[in-house]
Amino acid sequence: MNWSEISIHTTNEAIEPISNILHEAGASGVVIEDPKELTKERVDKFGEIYQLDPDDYPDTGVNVKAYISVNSFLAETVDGIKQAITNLKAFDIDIGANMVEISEVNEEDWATAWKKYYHPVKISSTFTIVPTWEDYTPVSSDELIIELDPGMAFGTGTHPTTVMCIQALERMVKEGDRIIDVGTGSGVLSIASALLQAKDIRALDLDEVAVTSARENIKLNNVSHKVSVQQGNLLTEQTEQAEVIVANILAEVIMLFVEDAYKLVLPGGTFITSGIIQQKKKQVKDELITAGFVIEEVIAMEDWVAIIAKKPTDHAGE
Ligand SMILES: C[S@@+](CC[C@H](N)C(=O)[O-])C[C@H]1O[C@@H](n2cnc3c(N)ncnc32)[C@H](O)[C@@H]1O
Repeated sequence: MNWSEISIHTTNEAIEPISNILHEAGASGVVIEDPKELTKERVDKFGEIYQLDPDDYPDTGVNVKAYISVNSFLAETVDGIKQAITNLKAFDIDIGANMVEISEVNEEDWATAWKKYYHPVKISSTFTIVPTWEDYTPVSSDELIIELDPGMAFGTGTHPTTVMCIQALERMVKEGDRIIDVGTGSGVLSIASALLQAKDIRALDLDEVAVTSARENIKLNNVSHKVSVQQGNLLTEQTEQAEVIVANILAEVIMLFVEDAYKLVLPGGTFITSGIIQQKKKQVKDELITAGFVIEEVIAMEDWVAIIAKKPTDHAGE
């Protein structure tokens, strides 16, 4: 996975609300660079005094930094963050210079740095996502754990669109269901389906890197016997129907295969879509309805929506 660093130069007062905005936008960790830190004496855990580099700190104000995975949603995510920070002014929060800088994080630097910011996250009443290098003890006996090494593919599992898809799967998947996961990325939605007792899961992605990452994560979670990973474009090579199709891809891409999804969902089955920015909600809903789906529910998280659509059981003429 490639990462972008987003750095916001702001005031002390705005640290907390901005950190919340960044967390809600999917950042797994936030770093505060406050020049006050430079004057504190520091001792590391081996007793050595270490010094911070003043060049890393602003002269005034603070930098709030977060790391966000570079994926097809990056532009929308950054726009959403900027807008949410500007909106803080309406609450009389001084956001200072509010200078926002985006930079790519060199992959080698990231290989050692990013693991600090990625920790177990409880993303629903049932599921906790646990990075492979963390020890985690389940809090309750019915908690389901997804172990993930996102590697280079999309999905630390904590993006709002992924979280909404998992929550929708929790509600819609029944034991023994067949599932098609379009745009599987790290394989997270297929793993969640397998843990929810679905039995025959097809994880599809166009990107070879995602296919490799999904295979590794599926093996890691001991669900290879239930999930097959295939490289391919949307649903073009699929012929077998399924009770549930889930797709977390941009709205523009979803709209390309709504009709194929309708053919492949069994009557009474469900099509879960996300990756839909609020502004595109109506367009996607209209496409789903035109194809024959009935909208069961629209879930929203920050700027994103997920739509749960049902294929009616009584569709005369088919
Ligand atoms: C936003 S990620 C979602 C990953 C994962 N399902 C999740 O929810 O975290 C979208 C994925 O769709 C894949 N994708 C994009 N266009 C596709 C296409 N035409 N056919 C199949 N997969 C595609 C991308 O490679 C990417 O892995």
